[in-house]
Amino acid sequence: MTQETWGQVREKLVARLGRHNYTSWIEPLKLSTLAEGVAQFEAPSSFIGNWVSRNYTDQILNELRASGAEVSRVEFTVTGFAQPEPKKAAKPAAPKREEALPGAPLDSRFTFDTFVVGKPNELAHAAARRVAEGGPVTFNPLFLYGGVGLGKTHLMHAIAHELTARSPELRVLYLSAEQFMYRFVQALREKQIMDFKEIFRSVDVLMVDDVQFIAGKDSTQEEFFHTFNALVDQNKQIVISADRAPGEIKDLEERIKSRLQCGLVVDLHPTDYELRLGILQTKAEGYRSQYRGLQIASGVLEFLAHRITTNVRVLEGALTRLFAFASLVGREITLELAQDCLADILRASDRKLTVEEIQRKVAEHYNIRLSDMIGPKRLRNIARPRQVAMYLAKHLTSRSLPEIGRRFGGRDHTTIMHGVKKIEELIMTDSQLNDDLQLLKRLLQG
Ligand SMILES: Nc1ncnc2c1ncn2[C@@H]1O[C@H](COP(=O)(O)OP(=O)(O)OP(=O)(O)O)[C@@H](O)[C@H]1O
Repeated sequence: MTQETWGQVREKLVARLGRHNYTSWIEPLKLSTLAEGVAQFEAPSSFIGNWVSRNYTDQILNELRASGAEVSRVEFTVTGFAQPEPKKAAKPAAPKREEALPGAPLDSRFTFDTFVVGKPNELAHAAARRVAEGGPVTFNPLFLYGGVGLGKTHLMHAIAHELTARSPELRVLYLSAEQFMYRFVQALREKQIMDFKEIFRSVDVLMVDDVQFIAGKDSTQEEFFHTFNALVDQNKQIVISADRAPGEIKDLEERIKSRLQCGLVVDLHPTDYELRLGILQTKAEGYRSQYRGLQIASGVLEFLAHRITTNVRVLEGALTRLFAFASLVGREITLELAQDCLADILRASDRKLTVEEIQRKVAEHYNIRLSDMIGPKRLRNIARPRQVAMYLAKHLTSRSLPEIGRRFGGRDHTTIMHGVKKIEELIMTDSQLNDDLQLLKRLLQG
């Protein structure tokens, strides 16, 4: 294998792992030899070598083989080639107060003024406001969680804006958990771990977005835990966000979970119709002044709020596209134009069927109680409808067998598989069952 082929393999790995992972982990590697089925890499630190070996061995092997190399193993040796010259002059012991913090930039649009409050997010908003007022720390950390695109980052940026507007001298550090890890690895690589610790422990407010990212990343979790404790001990405010509650983050150390649960844990619920409409009205207001003269027919925003239920980001994207398109063709935004221009988004946002809805409809159809659907009874007049519901859940939703099993009173995935198979067999011979299934599918899919 030549360095040129390794170059091509690297390009494939960019596509496979994403630019960020690639830059953090693969780019620093050098292929030194490939002989007797072993690809030998030089890694700048044992941390990177171990990491890649633990997380990316399969991908590297697959891509090497795809490019024609005969390889069965990858190995890493540590050379430290990417490390900078050792520092001669002693570094200042503590970071200077005016030194720039290694945070992520804040989006100037994400303020409390532009955040629309509704029932699903009022608690999170109130808690964020409370933290943004500054003053004595009342709950530590503030832990915000919720699904994709529901405003976690927006609220965190709003807190940071407000705090620095009120007290410009405050050292507020906002960054994503991924950036935290990246800075940590960089500090390890450059042998500046003491500086890293000092900087992170010298802030007044630390905000870490998407903390679920550090789950399963042992050294980063360890460092995060110590940073967290040091700041709490000094009574400094910490704000964390994640896509789920602390207890539900898999592969996060127990001691971190319990730390995260110590303060105030609030969730951003999925949006409801009123909140979506409120957000659309606010954004449309902004666009109207930007695209002067552009008219929007009544009922269009209501239609979008009703149909696009996924998340706020998608909602915003739809409105942006709609205004841009209408201004391009110089037409009023009508319902028709919206349906045309947003056909793909509308299709993708079509309501997703849940296992619970299937269970309810099937129970109604066979006139049994919903609780029996989930319960342990094995009588045939209950077991059969239950299997029908399992079959429909498998075929009409994207849930896995274990997930379906959990929704059927914690049954094992093999039980679900058995139920699905049973119905698949019966369909061949039982025309009544066939009719039932057709009817139920029509009812469920609208
Ligand atoms: N209540 C709201 N009012 C106004 N804009 C909102 C609201 N909620 C979300 N948004 C907007 O929706 C977009 C997505 O929000 P944000 O990036 O904060 O989501 P998130 O919860 O952090 O998502 P992710 O988990 O993907 O990081 C942003 O442009 C944000 O301004």
